[in-house]
Amino acid sequence: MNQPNAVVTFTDVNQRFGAVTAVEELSLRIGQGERLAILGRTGAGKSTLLNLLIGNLRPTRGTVRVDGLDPYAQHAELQGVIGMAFQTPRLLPWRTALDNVAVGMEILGVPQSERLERARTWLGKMHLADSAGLFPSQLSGGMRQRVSLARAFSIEPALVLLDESFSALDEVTARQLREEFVELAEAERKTALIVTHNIEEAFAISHRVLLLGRPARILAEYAVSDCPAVGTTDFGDLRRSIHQQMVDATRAAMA
Ligand SMILES: Nc1ncnc2c1ncn2[C@@H]1O[C@H](COP(=O)(O)OP(=O)(O)OP(=O)(O)O)[C@@H](O)[C@H]1O
Repeated sequence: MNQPNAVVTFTDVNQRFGAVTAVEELSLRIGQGERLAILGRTGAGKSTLLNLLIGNLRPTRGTVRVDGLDPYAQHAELQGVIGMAFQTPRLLPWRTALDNVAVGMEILGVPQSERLERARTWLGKMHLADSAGLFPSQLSGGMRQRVSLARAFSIEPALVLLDESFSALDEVTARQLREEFVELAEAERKTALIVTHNIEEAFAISHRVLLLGRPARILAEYAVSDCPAVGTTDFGDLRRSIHQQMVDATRAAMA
């Protein structure tokens, strides 16, 4: 079941927390260069899936692999394999934008001159070349999130994870950052997993969308080519149908 070109595989994964089943019989794979969005309402188990991927949790049953490695048992080998950007940018306030980008490479032991050069390159790609010397408090929310994305990409990871990375931004900024993310991901042929509760976002930045029920199991899967109006804010019937499935799954889980 571990296909050779898959960067991520979940095979029959169950995750229980005491009496709570957070993930139920979940199998998925993300191929090299693919961007997969996981869409689900609150409590659907999205964070649990991320925690399984980064090795914070060992699955109760089943297997998780990232680049062929077990993230729980081989945590150290996976350092540098995953780049992550969160809902809040998590920047160090006492470091400049440049040094905040460099911090990921610093942890991985990249020599100083190389990491500063790479940090500059990535800030440039995120249109922040002129802001390299500014501190987080001097940056807008969108700029901070750009620094966070530059940090995630600069370690040259095999897999980029976005966890609600654009949901704290105003819609105009969020849309711009989504476009920039897609451009970078395409240019680098990056494999990515995008966790979001935003239907438009899921379709705008991925190749494939998995709709999660509660507990996390796949309710539906969409190729983005199924979506008739990617890039607009209204997909009409498809959007309504996905929304209804999310509502029904949440109600069923709470019943
Ligand atoms: N460490 C834990 N201990 C006990 N229960 C947990 C733990 N982590 C998650 N859960 C439960 O597992 C289920 C899934 O939670 P999870 O946080 O993964 O959902 P989510 O989709 O990320 O939600 P949100 O969008 O609100 O962040 C919930 O019922 C939650 O209460």
